[in-house]
Order: sequence, then C-alpha cells, then structure tokens
Amino acid sequence: MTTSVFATLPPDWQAWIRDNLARACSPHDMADSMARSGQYSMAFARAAIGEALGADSLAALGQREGMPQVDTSSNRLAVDDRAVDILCALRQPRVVLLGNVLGEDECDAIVAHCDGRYARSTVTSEEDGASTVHDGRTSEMAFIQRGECALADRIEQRLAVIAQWPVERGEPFQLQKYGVAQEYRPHFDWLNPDSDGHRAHLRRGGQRLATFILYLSDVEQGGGTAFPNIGLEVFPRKGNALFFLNTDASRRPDQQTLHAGCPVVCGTKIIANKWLRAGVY
Ligand SMILES: O=C(O)CCC(=O)C(=O)O
Ligand SMILES: [Fe+2]
Repeated sequence: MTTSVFATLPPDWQAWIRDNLARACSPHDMADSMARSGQYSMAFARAAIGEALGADSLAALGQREGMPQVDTSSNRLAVDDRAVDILCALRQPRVVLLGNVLGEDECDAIVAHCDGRYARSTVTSEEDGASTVHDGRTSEMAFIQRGECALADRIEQRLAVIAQWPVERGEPFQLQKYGVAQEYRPHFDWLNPDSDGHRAHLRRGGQRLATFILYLSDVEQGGGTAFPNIGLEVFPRKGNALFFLNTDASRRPDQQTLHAGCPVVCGTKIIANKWLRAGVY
C-alpha cells in the first residue's frame, strides 16, 4: 500500500478502517462515520479509506463502490477481437454463462502450461486461514501467477473487459482438475467476515465479489457446476465461462450463491477459477 493520509491516522483509527473493510462494510458509510466523529473532514476520511482499499484517489474509491458486471443488453460482446456469446443470464443472484470466451487452442495451451504442476486441492480454513486439504474438495489444483504466461495475462485482460473490473483486483488463475468421481461439494466462494481465518484473507484485497469459472475441457458425463439453492446446473463446455456474483450490491455475502463442482462420471474436467476482489489484490 502506498500510504500518505492513512499512515497519519492514529493506530485505533487504522484498525477501525481495516476491520470494517474486512467485514465488507461500505467505504462510503465508513467515510460518513469518520466525518460525523468531527475529527476528520469527509475528503480526508475518503482518502484514508481509499488508501486502505489499495486506491490512491477519491475517484478510485468511488469506482470501488460498484460491482463487477457483465453487460447482457446484447447477445454478443466484442472483446479482444473475438465475439463472446451471452448464452444464459440470471438476474438474482447474478449468473451469466458466456460462450467463446476462450478458443480451443487457448484452452489447450493453458492446460499444457500447468501440466505437471498439480497438487491436491485445498480450502481456506475458517479457523486459522491456512490452506487445508478437505474431504469436500477432492480435485487437484495449480496456479498461474500474473506475469508468468503471456496468454494467461491476455485472458485476464479479456475477463477484465467482460466483467468491467480491473485486472489488479483479481486473484491469480487457479486451475482445478477433476478425474472420475472427484468433486467440490457445495460451498461459497465469498470469504466469511465472521470467521477469524477468513478475516485475515479479507485484509488483502477485500471480499471476493465475483467468480469466473473458465471451462478448459469438455467432459463426457457429470462435472456440472450446480447451484442447489436456485436449482441451476451449468454443464462444462470447453471455451465457455461462467460468471457469478458472490455478494449482493452492498457486498454482503449471498447465501443463494452456494455452488458445487459435481462429481465427474466420465472424462476429465479442467477449469480455471478467477476471483474478483473488492480491492487491489
Ligand atoms: O468445479 C466447478 O464447477 C466449481 C469449482 C468451484 O466452485 C471452486 O473451485 O470454487
Ligand atoms: Fe466455488
């Protein structure tokens, strides 16, 4: 964080800002509270909170009040000299299925890039925030760091345009590979502000506002992404991408977003996850 205003605050105000951001409070409400305390002007409060979010200007803070969003007013989006198809959209919770986000060759290249890198998947422990092997997630995973693969960087840019959300506020790609019978049982992607383990992760980049799942392989049978609370199942298709919001517009965790990677029955499922954070990650 490049601090100037934030660093001049006394430690108790710094802690107050960090804790409230970790609980996904609205930065504008926080700035109101700081200004109402009579100790700081609104401009000072906003600048300090903006810095804590990773922003360095009031304009950036204003932008952070928004949410990632996919424009479904046309049936196609022109992105990065390709035509991305809007295949299906749900308003509440917001879920959009997109076609032709990646070409077959791009899927194959990303999969080849991660060959030999996989390790048993983990989840983030609610108790202590550690990456922990869990019975409910039996797949294998691999990561692509930003800057290590030109193609992955181009795809990140493409997703940033589709979701209208800057690359800097995204986690690195996380690939998941599922063989037969492997799955990820129902879970949420949002970080739980009420759990000690997740609060530590919220301090870096804030809430996971949205998820992209890029389907990098076709799967003969099984392996859908299911949302049990809303009765929706999306089937993997190479080159498609699923976008969904994990929170409501106030950035509060949305219980309707419970979802699962269903067991693969036949074939191999490979996806790339990209989580979009509230702030710079
Ligand atoms: O495998 C899927 O379809 C879902 C994966 C998922 O939800 C996750 O990795 O968080
Ligand atoms: Fe998930």
